[in-house]
Amino acid sequence: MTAHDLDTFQAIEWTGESLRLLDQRYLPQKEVYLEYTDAQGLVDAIRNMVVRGAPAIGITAAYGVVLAARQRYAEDIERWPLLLEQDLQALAESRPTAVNLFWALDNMRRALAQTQFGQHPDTFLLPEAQRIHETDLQANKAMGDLGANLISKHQENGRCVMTHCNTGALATGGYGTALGVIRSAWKRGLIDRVYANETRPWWQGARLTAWELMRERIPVSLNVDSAVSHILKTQPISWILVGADRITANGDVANKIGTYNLAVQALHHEVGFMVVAPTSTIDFNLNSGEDIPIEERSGEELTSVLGQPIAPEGVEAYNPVFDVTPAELVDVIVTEKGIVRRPNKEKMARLMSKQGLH
Ligand SMILES: CSC[C@H]1O[C@H](OP(=O)(O)O)[C@H](O)[C@@H]1O
Repeated sequence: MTAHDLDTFQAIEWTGESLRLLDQRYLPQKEVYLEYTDAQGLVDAIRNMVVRGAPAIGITAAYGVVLAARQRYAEDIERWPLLLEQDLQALAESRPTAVNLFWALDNMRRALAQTQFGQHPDTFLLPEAQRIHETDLQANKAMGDLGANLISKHQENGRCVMTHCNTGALATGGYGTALGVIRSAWKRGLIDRVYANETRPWWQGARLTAWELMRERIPVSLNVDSAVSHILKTQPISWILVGADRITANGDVANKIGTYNLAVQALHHEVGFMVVAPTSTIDFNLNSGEDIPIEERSGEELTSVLGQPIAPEGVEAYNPVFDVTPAELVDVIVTEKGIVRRPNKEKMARLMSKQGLH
């Protein structure tokens, strides 16, 4: 892969027999690909963050259903749809916050319902998984254009942007959500530099976003999460761009821990706050962010770094890995169906009623 191939680079590859995943736990030191042939392997891959990022885990789960269905079909040619239920359940329990996972599984269930008695599971399930994968890439390209349209050449505050976590090709079917907008804006000559928050405790910003941007030669400065206010005050930043794991009917946004802080800081410093996510991230079944299940991960992610303890042995650690930014702090949500400025329930409903890729 060359630096410029990252535009089309994909961390998830369907081989026909298996799903190949770039193991994100080892980046940037090592580029290791793992090959999965069963759903349980993919449940573990999602849970242990071999693959991460809301759209990427949805795509992975969809292929997981295909692999599970093939296995169940080989076990029992008649009862395989019934046996598949436990695999769908296991995939749904892999991570709780990103709704794309459940959205993808619902789509796979609908494809399953179309399958006639005696038909091979590939008939409807494989095309549906491939459609989910392909439409995510298309959605990201569309959002890249729509989001870049909001960034003008002569921004009042300056030509730099800030981002949090990793929302790039690694986190999606390719190109990226917030990082896709940054890619498109860079190509159009609208930005000079990206400030990437390191994103403790899993370091998605330091390890993954910096890696993606450097490979494309987009100027990036890595900073500690606690430097944000200082940077917004002293550097020429016009926009903070983030992704999302779940957006509720009123426009509240669950995203990587620290996003809520950023939105508050953006308001104080009069910097734009842009959320970029496909409509597969919008959960219209939930009225507000208060209803979103927030994943808590092991305290060990806080108490040690690369296997080295950095806190007193036995200290209790609290590790919620997402937070919810209230809609009123969001300047604009960019989706593949269009943008919503100052989101609220009515505007979100109008957006969802539009026809689109998903
Ligand atoms: C393109 S959405 C990426 C999304 O995923 C992140 O979470 P994680 O790394 O824990 O899967 C984060 O919230 C990002 O915004």
